[in-house]
Amino acid sequence: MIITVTLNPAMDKTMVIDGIEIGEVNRADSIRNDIGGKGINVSKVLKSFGTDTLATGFLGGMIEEPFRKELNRMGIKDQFISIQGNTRTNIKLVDRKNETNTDINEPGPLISGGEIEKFIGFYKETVKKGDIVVLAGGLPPNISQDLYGRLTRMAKDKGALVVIDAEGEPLKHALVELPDMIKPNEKELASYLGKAVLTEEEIVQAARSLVEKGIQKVLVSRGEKGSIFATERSVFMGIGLEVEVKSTVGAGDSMVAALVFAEKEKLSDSETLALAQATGAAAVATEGTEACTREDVERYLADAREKIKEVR
Ligand SMILES: Nc1ncnc2c1ncn2[C@@H]1O[C@H](COP(=O)(O)OP(=O)(O)OP(=O)(O)O)[C@@H](O)[C@H]1O
Ligand SMILES: O=P(O)(O)OC[C@@]1(O)O[C@H](CO)[C@@H](O)[C@@H]1O
Repeated sequence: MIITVTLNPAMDKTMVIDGIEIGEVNRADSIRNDIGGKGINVSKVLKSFGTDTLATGFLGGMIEEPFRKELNRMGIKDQFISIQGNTRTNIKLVDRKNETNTDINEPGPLISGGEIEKFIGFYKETVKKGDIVVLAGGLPPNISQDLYGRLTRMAKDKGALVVIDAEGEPLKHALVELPDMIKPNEKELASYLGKAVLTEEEIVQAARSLVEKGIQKVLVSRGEKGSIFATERSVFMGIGLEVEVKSTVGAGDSMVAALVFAEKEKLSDSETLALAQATGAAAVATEGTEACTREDVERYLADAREKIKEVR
């Protein structure tokens, strides 16, 4: 079973505006609402690849019911713990004129001690040997920063594979427990290493050194520049594909879904990267946080394969 964990999910409200003016009344040309949060986005893309997942985390408040309905409609197994607090709404501003994507993410609800214990109990009971567990996104404000570290250890002890897509302290704690796969973007990797930016060479070195420490697969996404993928066998570089950008939200999550799918299908390293790049490109060419389809991905795959080279 593939289990995605989204402890701080969100209703993503995407507004398309033709030239935002700060301090003025702006009128949106179009809006859309998508259930989101990194783990949920991974589940959505895996579903479009024909792969079932179980999604868990916390859901509560006025949007809990429509959120669950949407999970159900999408065929994602809903095992979210119901909470007293309100699940957040995150604003995604797409400015067509200035060609910018701006996110305004709420902090999310407080989680009570009882709610967290309920989640941990469920997690311990559910995760089994051979499962792939995806721990993705930020944590609600009052949750201990070492939670991803603890959840990584628990899943590894059971013989499950763990994939982390996080940043800051939660990422640091998780890395101590050596998850099997990680997908930082270059900014998150730089921050983990205490640097403002990283050169291409520094990214390759950092990815290699994380693999040497025991993380089997390190995929570093680099926005329009593409990505770098390191494993025990090789390091591959994928040059960014040229696509018409509709929304960059969830591009990284789509890559995580590709990484998980490739693991399940036992794809080679270069094929894994090609699929991840094609899925990332398909995601940015899709509106809002809507999942790209398998057909969208197929369209970019040949180009993605051509744009991969091995780093010696
Ligand atoms: N402007 C772009 N043009 C082409 N491809 C892109 C663009 N932005 C992202 N991608 C593709 O999507 C992948 C993931 O993007 P990015 O590095 O921005 O992820 P991220 O920061 O984790 O995103 P998020 O947190 O919103 O999911 C990139 O490696 C690339 O393959
Ligand atoms: O606040 P976090 O958990 O870091 O990120 C949340 C979020 O921005 O991530 C997804 C895109 O990757 C969106 O669906 C969601 O709104």
